Amino acid sequence: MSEQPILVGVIGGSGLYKLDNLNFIDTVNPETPWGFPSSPIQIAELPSGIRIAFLARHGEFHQHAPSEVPAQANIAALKHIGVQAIVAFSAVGSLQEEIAPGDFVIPSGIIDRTKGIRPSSYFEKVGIVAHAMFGDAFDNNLSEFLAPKVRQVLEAHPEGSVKLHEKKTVVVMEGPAFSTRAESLMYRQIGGDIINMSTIPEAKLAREAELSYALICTSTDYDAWRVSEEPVTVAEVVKTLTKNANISKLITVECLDAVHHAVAEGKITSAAKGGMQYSIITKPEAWPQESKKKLSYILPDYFK
Ligand SMILES: CSC[C@H]1O[C@H](OP(=O)(O)O)[C@H](O)[C@@H]1O
Ligand SMILES: Nc1ncnc2[nH]cnc12
Repeated sequence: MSEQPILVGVIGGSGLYKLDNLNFIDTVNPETPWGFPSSPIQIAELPSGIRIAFLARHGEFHQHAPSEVPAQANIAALKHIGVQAIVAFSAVGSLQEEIAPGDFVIPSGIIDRTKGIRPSSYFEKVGIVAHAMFGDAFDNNLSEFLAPKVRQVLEAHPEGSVKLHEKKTVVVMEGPAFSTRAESLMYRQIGGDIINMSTIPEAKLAREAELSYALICTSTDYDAWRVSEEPVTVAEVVKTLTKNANISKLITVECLDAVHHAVAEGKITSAAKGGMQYSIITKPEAWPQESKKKLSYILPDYFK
């Protein structure tokens, strides 16, 4: 394993399966109490020598369906190797006219429309109950730190300026089929701006593991609400995926040094950090020994 601290983890979504623009250092594949992550974790070096961790959410070959992504293992593995902040990428559909395919979005809100079939907490079936604070679903400090840096990269893009939208709401649906036109219209009415199938439970688990978590979305289509267009298909999504993935790689090179330093210097203080001690409601004398051992993998300060 790497001698240097790896403070920043990147989760790549559809189209972003490798950071082949960075210097490859090592691969680690930790078996967590929740199993193996979606893909081995790639340790890569930025031009400055700073090291980051990269994990492909759907696996290197996109073999994990959104409902089957081992999100508990993914977040646990990143936390266990020392990561403190996660910058996740996601390909999303647009629910608003002004968010065009090819645009980037850093959301601030989530509407959970998954169906409760994904394990979405580390505090399930362990005899220890915890209710994490999730009003602000992303780490606003990290999102606001990233936004101007991402904007700079997008505006300087050699093929022309790419638009960045901020403070939007992402609807997370179960999938794997895309939404019906009626559902898509409803998501607009309830306040959705963009839609994907992956941010729940990832963001919730990151909060429970006390990690800073921000999402950079790349818009690929107008979903199904727009009557003037055919409903979204994978072929349409794939059209913009490669260009979006290349820009995402550029963002990692240009922005993550600053995130690493800010985390190291305590300038990005996650709202999540220290929060779980106030979220656990079960009395310590009733914590099962085996559960303490399991949870110590992600929260060693509380469970010994
Ligand atoms: C390939 S279209 C649907 C698929 O794309 C998004 O994946 P990710 O969030 O990992 O980039 C969406 O959530 C669906 O899983
Ligand atoms: N329209 C859409 N719905 C859900 N997830 C998506 N990912 C990309 N486009 C999407």
